[in-house]
Amino acid sequence: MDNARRVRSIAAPQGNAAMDHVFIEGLEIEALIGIYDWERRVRQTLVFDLEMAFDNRVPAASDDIAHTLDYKAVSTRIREYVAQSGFGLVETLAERVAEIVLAEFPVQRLRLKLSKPGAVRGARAVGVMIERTRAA
Ligand SMILES: Nc1nc2c(c(=O)[nH]1)N=C([C@H](O)[C@@H](O)CO)CN2
Repeated sequence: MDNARRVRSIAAPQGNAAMDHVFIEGLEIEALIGIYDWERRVRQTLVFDLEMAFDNRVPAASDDIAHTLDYKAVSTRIREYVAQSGFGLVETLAERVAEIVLAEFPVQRLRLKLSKPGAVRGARAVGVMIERTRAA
């Protein structure tokens, strides 16, 4: 059986069934972020974790990087955007990054966690987690 037939012969998840993901964990980027005066003058480290729904059976069958959701390409694009951003709220930045990933990569649905380590005394990190789906 050729690769394409083998891929088609594996049942795809239906409805809300579990799906494959490509993930990025602990992507650290220095950025201007925050609502206080001092935060407008210094860069702070932000940490991104992403889970992106993607059918990994096709690249698994071809062993071809061109068929993947390339986590390096996604990471590079996020770094490029975040490094030049300057929002007040982590909510705004998380939303913009989610929009970019859904618009520019073959991702149907994603979960994104944006952490701001050391922003609150006594907490290892604070931040937001969002889940977004590409508009039909
Ligand atoms: N939900 C949020 N709460 C807070 C934010 C934020 O972006 N979203 N930001 C701050 C300050 O910038 C803080 O990080 C400085 O320590 C406070 N609360």
